[in-house]
Amino acid sequence: MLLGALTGTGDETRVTGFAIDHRKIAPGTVFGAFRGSTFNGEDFIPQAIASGAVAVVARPEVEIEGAVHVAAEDPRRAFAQLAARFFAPFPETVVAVTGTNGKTSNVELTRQLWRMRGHHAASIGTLGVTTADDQVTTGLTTPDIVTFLSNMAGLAREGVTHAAFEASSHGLSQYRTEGLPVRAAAFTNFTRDHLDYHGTMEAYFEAKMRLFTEVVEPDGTAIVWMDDPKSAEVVRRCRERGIRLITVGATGETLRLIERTPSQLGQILILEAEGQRHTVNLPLIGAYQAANALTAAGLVLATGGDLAQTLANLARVQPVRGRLERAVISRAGAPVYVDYAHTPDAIEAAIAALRPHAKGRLIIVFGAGGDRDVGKRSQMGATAARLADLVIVTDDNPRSEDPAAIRRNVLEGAPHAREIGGRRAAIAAAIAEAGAGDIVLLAGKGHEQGQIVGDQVLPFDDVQVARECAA
Ligand SMILES: CC(=O)N[C@H]1[C@@H](OP(=O)(O)OP(=O)(O)OC[C@H]2O[C@@H](n3ccc(=O)[nH]c3=O)[C@H](O)[C@@H]2O)O[C@H](CO)[C@@H](O)[C@@H]1O[C@H](C)C(=O)N[C@@H](C)C(=O)N[C@H](CCC(=O)O)C(=O)O
Ligand SMILES: Nc1ncnc2c1ncn2[C@@H]1O[C@H](COP(=O)(O)OP(=O)(O)OP(=O)(O)O)[C@@H](O)[C@H]1O
Ligand SMILES: N[C@H](CCC[C@H](N)C(=O)O)C(=O)O
Ligand SMILES: [Mg+2]
Repeated sequence: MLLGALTGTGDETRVTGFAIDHRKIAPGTVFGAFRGSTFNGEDFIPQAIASGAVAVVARPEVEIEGAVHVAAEDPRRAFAQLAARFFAPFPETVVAVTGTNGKTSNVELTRQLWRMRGHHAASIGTLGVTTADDQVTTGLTTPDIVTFLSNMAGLAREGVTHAAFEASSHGLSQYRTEGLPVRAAAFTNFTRDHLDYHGTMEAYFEAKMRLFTEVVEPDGTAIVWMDDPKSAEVVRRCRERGIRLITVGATGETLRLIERTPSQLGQILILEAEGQRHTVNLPLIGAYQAANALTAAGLVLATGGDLAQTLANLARVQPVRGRLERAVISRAGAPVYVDYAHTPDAIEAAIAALRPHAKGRLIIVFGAGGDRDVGKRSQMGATAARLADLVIVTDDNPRSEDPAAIRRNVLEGAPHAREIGGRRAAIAAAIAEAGAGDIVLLAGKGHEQGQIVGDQVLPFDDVQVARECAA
């Protein structure tokens, strides 16, 4: 493809690819030089050109010799637009989900519901790129722009017509998912996380709002979970831009949740929609999974789904990996659940989901990730201490930090908790302690397959370790 075809000029330079990392340049590549939180990509421009970059997308004031300078005040955004033209075509129907918690669950449930309608569907997010036949991990929730667009194009080549992706706040603020038309966008909730990166709750919220104010198509649809303190503000932003709204939840209008009754293996939801009552037998437990199921149903309705059929299909959804997944039942008869709760709000949601199923005590084992928001740690501790009967504080991806120091931060909020460094020992202790009627909740790692210690990833799977400890 010629550079001129991408930039709308007569430039006949041949373009072979796009890269944002100078180490991934091959002859003919367009290099995006971005200023980041650790490095300044502009410093690598000479090396990129030496490796064969034919054009560099960079700020106007940057000096470039030996390659075309595509000057832009916002190089990340300009790069995304160009790269999208290069990688197109994409799946016809692309939707996105943002919110502090529930993104992975939503994209996965949306993918399942589309599939039940007969679409060739995929999701991209924390679990990787998932299709009906395959799951490939990308490492990040929202991959970098080049990986994202090339994955989307690859899905289209495989025949995928419907794709749902997770728009993390990091991804939104770094324009990692721009350039392709996004038909619908969902908001799940907004609570504390990632303040290490965004600094303030306001900045974190604004990063998420870009999905509605800039990324979703002007004639697209916003699906808003209404029972969150921030929902009204999201709705206000969407109305200001004139985008169509689908609201869901107890205070929602499109799918109004009237009643929710836990059953042994799931829950029964009574909804009001289009002036009629509907009963949904959802095979997932917990208020939070009901919220995600309804938001995902909203995404399907926004992309052509029929109301009665979509609600009926909710009865056939499969659990999402690592989200309230029952790993094993201990010898004493206590079920052990694994959940990806790694924020104060998620810990609250996960405990609330399991509480109705516990005849005895609810025992929680969790830690907090290193090199991430420090302030959330004691809040996670306090939430667990308030809602669980026994709290065991352990390790979760210490990364470059001292695990004992992270545990101390968590324990500030849970001074009476038991401290057991070493996640396997903590899980073993919880399972040994649990009696019949008790429930054990292993929170924070969900589907993860490793414990990140320093720069090493040591194999670790909560589900597998729970089974070993219960054997
Ligand atoms: C804080 C953060 O988001 N960092 C990500 C981001 O960094 P950045 O733009 O600030 O990049 P930087 O490392 O300062 O480098 C600046 C630029 O120089 C380039 N560079 C850098 C070094 C070099 O030798 N050559 C070079 O060309 C980089 O490619 C980049 O374009 O861009 C990089 C390339 O895409 C990512 O790998 C990196 O993710 C790091 C590994 C990370 O841990 N990110 C986490 C926090 C994250 O993004 N999490 C979110 C949310 C999780 C959730 O709640 O779901 C996610 O979406 O996964
Ligand atoms: N709608 C919700 N409301 C409150 N908590 C939720 C909701 N959905 C999920 N959770 C909690 O958050 C955890 C993570 O869920 P999920 O992976 O779907 O979220 P996510 O937004 O993709 O997270 P991440 O930011 O890590 O990608 C769940 O295991 C659960 O504890
Ligand atoms: N996407 C989230 C996942 C956190 C999961 C938890 N296990 C941790 O390591 O903190 C993050 O990177 O902040
Ligand atoms: Mg996720």
